[in-house]
Amino acid sequence: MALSAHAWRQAQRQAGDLVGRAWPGADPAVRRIIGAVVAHTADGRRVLARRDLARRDRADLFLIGANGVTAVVVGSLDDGPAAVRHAEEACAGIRGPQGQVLAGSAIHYAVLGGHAPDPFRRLTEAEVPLLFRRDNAHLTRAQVDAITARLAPRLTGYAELGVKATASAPEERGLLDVADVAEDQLTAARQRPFESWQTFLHPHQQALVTRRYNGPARISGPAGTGKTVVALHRLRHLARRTTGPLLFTTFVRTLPAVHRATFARFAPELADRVEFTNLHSWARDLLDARGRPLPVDARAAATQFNRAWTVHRDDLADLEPNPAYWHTEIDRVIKGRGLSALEEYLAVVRKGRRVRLDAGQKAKVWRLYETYQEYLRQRGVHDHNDLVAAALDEVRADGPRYAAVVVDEVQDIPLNGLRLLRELAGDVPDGLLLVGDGQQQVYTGGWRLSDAGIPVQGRGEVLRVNYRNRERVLDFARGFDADNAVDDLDGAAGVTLRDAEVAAPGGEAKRWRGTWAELDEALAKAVRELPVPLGQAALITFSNTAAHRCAGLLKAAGVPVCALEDFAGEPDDRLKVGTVHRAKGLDFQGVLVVEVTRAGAAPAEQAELLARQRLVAATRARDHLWWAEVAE
Ligand SMILES: Nc1ncnc2c1ncn2[C@@H]1O[C@H](COP(=O)(O)OP(=O)(O)OP(=O)(O)O)[C@@H](O)[C@H]1O
Repeated sequence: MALSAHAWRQAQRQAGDLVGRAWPGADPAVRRIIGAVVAHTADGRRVLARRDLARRDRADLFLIGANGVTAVVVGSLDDGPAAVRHAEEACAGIRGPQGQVLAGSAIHYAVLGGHAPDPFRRLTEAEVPLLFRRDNAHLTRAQVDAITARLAPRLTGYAELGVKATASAPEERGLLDVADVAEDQLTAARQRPFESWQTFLHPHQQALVTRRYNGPARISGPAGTGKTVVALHRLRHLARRTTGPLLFTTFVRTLPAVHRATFARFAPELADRVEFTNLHSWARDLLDARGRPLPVDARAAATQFNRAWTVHRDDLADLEPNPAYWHTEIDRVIKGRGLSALEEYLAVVRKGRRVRLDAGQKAKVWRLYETYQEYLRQRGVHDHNDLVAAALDEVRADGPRYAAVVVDEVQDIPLNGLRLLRELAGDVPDGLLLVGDGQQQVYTGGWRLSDAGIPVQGRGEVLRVNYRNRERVLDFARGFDADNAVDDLDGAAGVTLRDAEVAAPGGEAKRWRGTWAELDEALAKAVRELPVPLGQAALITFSNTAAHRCAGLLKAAGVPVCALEDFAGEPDDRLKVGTVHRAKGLDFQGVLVVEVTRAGAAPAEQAELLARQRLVAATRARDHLWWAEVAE
């Protein structure tokens, strides 16, 4: 309900009177702050307030609104952990939609106009409106009421304080921003029910958030099962119980910025405790900070590889004529695994690599690698693996430590990168969490966690309920679920998308086939007919060339686009465009996929990789998927 300026002033007056009557002897500043919070009950929020404000060991107010549940202390707090325990116990077991539960890690904590230890977010009186920001609205009015109904009887010594909005004077309707803000919050919550993960988790997800692990742990499971959601909740949970920085990292360059933005909305009080960065940026920053910068020039490195290939082509072209295959062999198998001698290479099981190599052939590949290294050295050029290796040396000698490290999309991290991240976490309980899905690997050259010396036996968890993709989208994506067995990143059988349970019915998946010449019109039509806002949609391709070409078509048709490369999670109204490599880990209400098909069958390894990339692309769509196959 939108409040008029008049109704809003009345709500503030009523709240002031109510608070004055409830705590006649209280400090006027305290009463003013509580009054400011209580006034917001006029537009649907609920407030449960403590009768005895003297005790300094628990929240004075529980605020329940579209942003979730906030335990609020007014003035100062002596015993933070006791207040957190009290709030978590009060909320434990509160039921949400579809068998979900209110997660303890979802509760916000704030101190208004006073001091408090972490995890309380300190806000001045003037900053009270930050509690009511609209960009995080994710609960409906009915959900707010249901939570309040269950929480109230559990909070002994608290009573509900609320004011009613009076009818607006007609001439004042819509005058004040606050009215629109309130309305926007509700609209946002209705439009973004999928954001309810911020407050409600499946009991299995919730268990993984709080479970104690006395060593590295792993969460796997098919696309859309909430692995990242659990990781973010767990970071929040761990941050509240530790001191020192925490790290969330992944291989994809653009993903950490998106998760940073999500986390800042979800857990603003901890935003500066958790670092969000990709593996290579982290390594580069460390070396820069230590005065040993190692600039990477991937293009110059590729040139050196090509030179080396011309020297060794005759040795290897019979086995596989495409130099890209051997480049990947060096990138992912030899350097990615940090191999430093031929003997080590001879011993390696090259998981997922199509061309089988005997010892003599491996020796030839090794010579190609050595020539490549020599050329890099001569030119002073470094590739990404060199950066990781240098950072690993640095960290082994004397590295920073994190209270906890979470690695998302772990299936694509090179093995040496994993070793680096393991060093950062150390061997402390709850130190390292690896989150991923072997079925979504979009780069070749697999490993097992045990190859990195990371033992997760007994600490491997699997999520199975897909919350992201509506049924028809999921059915479509399952078409790419190859028969190949998927591994759980540690050698055992993993759960595939086919085994995932569907949480949301409905949805829509359409297929289109044609030529580039026909795509122009078909794409414009598909965009026009998108049943979701443009800003909530993405166009995904499988190569940069196709992405550029599609972006060109869209621009010519007057569609505002934003490269996925530049997307940092801030909402806007442009269609996101990019390759599947940039889209992984993200989701959108609507997704358009443009796949360029060529006549003839791809080699098995490539076909398998492509099937996984298709599966990743299709599972980015929540509600609506349009899949174009363009014959080249
Ligand atoms: N408990 C939940 N309640 C409501 N929605 C949820 C819940 N958990 C996850 N979701 C929804 O599912 C989507 C996918 O979650 P998330 O990105 O964590 O999955 P994932 O397993 O990491 O996926 P992927 O491996 O495909 O990247 C989220 O954006 C969210 O909308």
